[in-house]
Amino acid sequence: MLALGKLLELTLAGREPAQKIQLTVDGVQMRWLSEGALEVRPPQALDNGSDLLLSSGIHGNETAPIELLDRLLHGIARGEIKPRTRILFLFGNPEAMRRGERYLELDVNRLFNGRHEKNIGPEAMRAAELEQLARSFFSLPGRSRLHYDLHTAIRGSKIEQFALYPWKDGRQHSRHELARLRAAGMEAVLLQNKTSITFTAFTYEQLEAEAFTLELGKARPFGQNQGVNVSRLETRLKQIIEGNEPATESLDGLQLFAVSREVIKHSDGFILHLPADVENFSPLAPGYLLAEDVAKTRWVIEEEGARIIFPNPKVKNGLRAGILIVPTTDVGLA
Ligand SMILES: O=C(O)CCC(=O)N[C@@H](CCC(=O)O)C(=O)O
Ligand SMILES: [Zn+2]
Repeated sequence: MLALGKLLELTLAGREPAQKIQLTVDGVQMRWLSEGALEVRPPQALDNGSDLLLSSGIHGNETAPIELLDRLLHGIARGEIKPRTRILFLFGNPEAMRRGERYLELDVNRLFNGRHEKNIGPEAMRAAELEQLARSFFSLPGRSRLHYDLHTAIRGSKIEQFALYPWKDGRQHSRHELARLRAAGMEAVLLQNKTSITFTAFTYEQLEAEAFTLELGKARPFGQNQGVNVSRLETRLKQIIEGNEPATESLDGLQLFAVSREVIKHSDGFILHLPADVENFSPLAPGYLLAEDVAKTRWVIEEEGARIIFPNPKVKNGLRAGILIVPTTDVGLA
């Protein structure tokens, strides 16, 4: 296998490759760009005009998505997967990956769309670098642009695999992309309705990519991901990469949700009234007191059909401590 196929090993060892550019037997070019960043280019005659950004390790302890990208890269480097798309592979937070932690000082996935400029430290610098790598990758005109940012969650979930779809004023969510996600095994999609500071919000809002955060199961250390079944996603990604994806427009079995409210933690006095082991998508009944904060702020459930995802009272003040979601329909998809 080409040495550049071992991007994960290089990244975990904190090493630069001796050779920055390599060609597979089929003439696919692999180019190391910087730590945890590698571009794959098919031979020009085979290029189908699609650009695909695959990122993982934005949270360093979410290893199943890192292992999935590692397998895809090995397949390409060995000539077993034959790309017809340009691909940018990114491991988001190498130092956190090496330490097996979500982040060191700052959550990288809260530092996009300008937020890194208001912060200092290695993670702010990395977010700026990731924005630059993505901007440069998606700068070629006339090509389709797709970004999947792969994650696993802190807690268990009543719906194991789901996607979050960013929002931009004047842009409609795509039915075609949702069908593609369904075919990749996603069981639900959360349609956002405001701008955000995540990586996919950046590529969606500023780089005109179709962009999704994918949640694939519960976060576990390297080598312990037998319970995270990414086989449908892996098959679909290979098909996208090789340009032989079966056509589908079916949303059958896909549950759609909209954000009702984001619960923001304002102070150290924030209290979340949920058990520590509560699962994502747990239903909450109207009248339930969900959270309390400084100045007698109370979060009481008003919505019918409300559910909670990503509840986390330990986030820094000013950040999202959970999302209240409600079921929605496919009306409004483009
Ligand atoms: O389990 C959790 O609480 C967080 C899992 C995770 O890392 N989720 C992403 C979602 C990003 C998005 O909103 O698109 C995150 O919180 O960064
Ligand atoms: Zn994550």
